[in-house]
Amino acid sequence: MTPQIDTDLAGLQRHRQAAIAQQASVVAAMAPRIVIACPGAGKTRAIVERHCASPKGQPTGRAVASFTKVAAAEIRRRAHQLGRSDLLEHPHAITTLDGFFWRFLVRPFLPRPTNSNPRPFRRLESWRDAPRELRQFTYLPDPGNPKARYAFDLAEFQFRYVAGGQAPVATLTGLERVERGRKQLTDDQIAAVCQLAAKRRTTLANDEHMFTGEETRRAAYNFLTTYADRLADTLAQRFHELVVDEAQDCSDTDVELLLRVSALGLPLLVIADPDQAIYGFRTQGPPAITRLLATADVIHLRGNWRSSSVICGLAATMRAEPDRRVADTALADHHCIGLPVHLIAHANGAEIAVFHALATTAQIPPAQRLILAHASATLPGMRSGSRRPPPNPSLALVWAVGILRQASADQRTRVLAEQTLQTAILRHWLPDADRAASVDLHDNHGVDRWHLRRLAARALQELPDTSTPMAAWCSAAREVLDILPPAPTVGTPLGIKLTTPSGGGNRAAGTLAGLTKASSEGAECRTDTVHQVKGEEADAVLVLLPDDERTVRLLSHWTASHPSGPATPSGRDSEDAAEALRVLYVAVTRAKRLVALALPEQHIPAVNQHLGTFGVHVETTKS
Ligand SMILES: Nc1ncnc2c1ncn2[C@@H]1O[C@H](COP(=O)(O)OP(=O)(O)OP(=O)(O)O)[C@@H](O)[C@H]1O
Repeated sequence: MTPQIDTDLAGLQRHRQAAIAQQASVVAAMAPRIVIACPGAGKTRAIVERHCASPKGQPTGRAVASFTKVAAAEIRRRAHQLGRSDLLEHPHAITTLDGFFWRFLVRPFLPRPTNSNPRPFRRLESWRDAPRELRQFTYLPDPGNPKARYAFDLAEFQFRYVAGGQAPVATLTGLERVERGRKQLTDDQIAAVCQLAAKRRTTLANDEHMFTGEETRRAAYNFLTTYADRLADTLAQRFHELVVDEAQDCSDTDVELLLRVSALGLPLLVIADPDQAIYGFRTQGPPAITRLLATADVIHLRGNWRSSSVICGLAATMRAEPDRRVADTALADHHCIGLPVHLIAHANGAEIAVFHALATTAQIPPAQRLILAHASATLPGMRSGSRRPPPNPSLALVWAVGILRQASADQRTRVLAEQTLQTAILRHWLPDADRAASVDLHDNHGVDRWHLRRLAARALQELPDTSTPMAAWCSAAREVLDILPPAPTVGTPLGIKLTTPSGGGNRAAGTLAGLTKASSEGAECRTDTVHQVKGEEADAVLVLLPDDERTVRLLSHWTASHPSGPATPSGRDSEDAAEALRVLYVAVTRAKRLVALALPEQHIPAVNQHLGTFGVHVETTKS
């Protein structure tokens, strides 16, 4: 089918001017205001412009809270360009929503350390930031058989507080439920493990004073009631508005907190694309954002500055509301590029080579390609568990170096690798590194986290190639670590030295650490989960849909809709499928020019026909 291409230049100019005028109204509007936008409409750009238009020397600042780092990074870049570093400093605050709740609603009201509990309160991004010995625990299913031991980490569980409950409920699903021999554990045993995890978490919050997002929100909720008058004063003295970006991902609790903040007199500018809500599993029932949308006048941002007309057409087929299943107007210079949507049948990984070939033909370099999946287990080269460091500390360091030297490693794995590298430096120098949290390392040894990051970057440059035999690798690594003291006060390395795992001295370090070799194109092209690339963009995107039940449900949910048909049905299964479809929507809307879907061959005819019904230019490409 011929692609629908807007070749009318005058029409394009009109659309662009209208879209620019809409963006200008977002920049200038007085809060409270709601902004609803389609993908690529320039939400991030409008937030950055609004902030950068702030006059200098104002007594109050703006808080910008987002779920992604993209807006914050853009504001930093623009402020730097404009010579306006003041836009990043007090009284402004550019942070995550969690960070905003913690800094302004929770931390000021937490009790001071006492003699009986001198630990300061701290917020953790994830349980991985807690000391290893606190977050890890062992489950012995049979007390008479101490050899049957299973190690767990709080970071592997999902937690939620149920209404009225004081303690969180833990669940263990996905790979974490079955890997490392856990498949043998019965559901009752896993339930017992989950109870242990919930108990451990409560202890960490109550006794160790460690808060993650849930504890932060619960405390914020209480303090907003108890200290409402004080908060009304302090927030008004500091800020004239709070911008909430990516608000479609607010949970019920987030919305409740924001409504309370707004009721205290801080005006909100809420920016959302309801079709991009991909954290629905945090909230059951209708999207939480619906309650916020009714609180102020709405500005719509229409027109997509990122994607081609074909990609806009593809995205429209995935929207839940029938009246929104109309393609957004493509406004980019490449709006009329004639590249179809490619459907590629799974073929033992050959589909990835096909994608690279298509991108090469379209003159899109590997660095501008993105390979995405809903779950990390679907990503190439990652099924073997190479996303986690091996338990042996020497191999963990080799793993971290290998991951950080691959451009293709996904964001979450890179963060873990960076932490692993920093931990290796600390373990080498400090006797108590495994038992202390990063805050304590600062208090007890003067370890500065920025300095530690710089050391890790230096170590990454100087540590040997991972193809080196393990024994030689370890001895060279010890020499590198020896010259990287993590604080001025520590002059001698007193920690645990790296040792060669027994029997592995002559084998390549990378092989022992479970690193897989990527092809040269694969090494330069980023692979990631969709949740990690929100707000980002790339010229070419390949989305991998695995051969599983979730894909079956997702595809039948998607292909059940018609251009003017009814909204797709509700119910728990349909909600899961609808969320999976929104994840797919976010994935394809990252693309500027080329989109390919790799899926099991048997589903291709239905998807092909479905896209044809909507008039989307589609091609089936053989692997
Ligand atoms: N007025 C404009 N003129 C030219 N390019 C623009 C304009 N507005 C946005 N863009 C470009 O369009 C792309 C998408 O913009 P942006 O990332 O701000 O959109 P978004 O609404 O935040 O997208 P999403 O929600 O899908 O992540 C970017 O490359 C941006 O530079």
